[in-house]
Amino acid sequence: MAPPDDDVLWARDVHYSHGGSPALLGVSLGIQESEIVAVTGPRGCGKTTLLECLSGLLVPSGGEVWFSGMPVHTLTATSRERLRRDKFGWVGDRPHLVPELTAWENAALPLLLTGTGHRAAKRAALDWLERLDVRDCARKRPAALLQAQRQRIAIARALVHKPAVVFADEPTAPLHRADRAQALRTLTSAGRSHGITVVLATHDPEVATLADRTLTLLDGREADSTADPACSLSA
Ligand SMILES: Nc1ncnc2c1ncn2[C@@H]1O[C@H](COP(=O)(O)OP(=O)(O)OP(=O)(O)O)[C@@H](O)[C@H]1O
Repeated sequence: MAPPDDDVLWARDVHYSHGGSPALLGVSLGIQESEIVAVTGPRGCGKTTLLECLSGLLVPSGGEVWFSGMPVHTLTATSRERLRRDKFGWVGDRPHLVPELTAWENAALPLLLTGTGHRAAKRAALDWLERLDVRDCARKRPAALLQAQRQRIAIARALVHKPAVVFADEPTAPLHRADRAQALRTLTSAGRSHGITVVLATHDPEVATLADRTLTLLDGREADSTADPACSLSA
């Protein structure tokens, strides 16, 4: 079956097992361009595994994953790596920055790796650091920064190349409560203003309220799906 034209991400009957232990037991979904979708559910229900399958980090053991008409589940490892680098951004629950690079160099990496000139890459990185309120950290290396500052830099890195999709797996986990709203707003409003689709795994119901739609997983299966058309976000 081919995915609908207007779905940027589409998955059908996705199964995945970690070394024989089942994590996804047939998840199907369609996500449209610019949509912000929260994937929620209790610990261990398969949120991270689903994001990893959708982003091509893992290849499902069964089912299909399509991105913009491209069958991700059939791509070679090299093509999936290129797809992730060029079209996707990833924010994890811990900021994995390159320790030898400064904050702005870390944020600019996706641009530098795809051949954008040094000056333009720096300008774009500084722009995102500014929006995330860590512009004054630009010249510091990760070891000199707080975990919350590092996470903001990781968010800037996920957005800097204006990817088609940002996958965010518990992105506010390392942030203090007061910092969470701003980081999330930046992520979601960047999604809306740049037409970036955001897939957000969280078990925080407050975070999920920022999404257009929630997909709830339970034991590797979809438990419920709700739409919230009244939800709106502004920068
Ligand atoms: N690398 C792994 N090796 C073995 N089992 C794994 C591995 N990663 C995940 N699992 C198992 O797969 C299931 C789904 O895990 P997953 O991390 O996708 O869930 P999650 O909803 O993201 O959990 P959490 O909210 O704790 O991050 C769980 O039972 C987990 O223990």
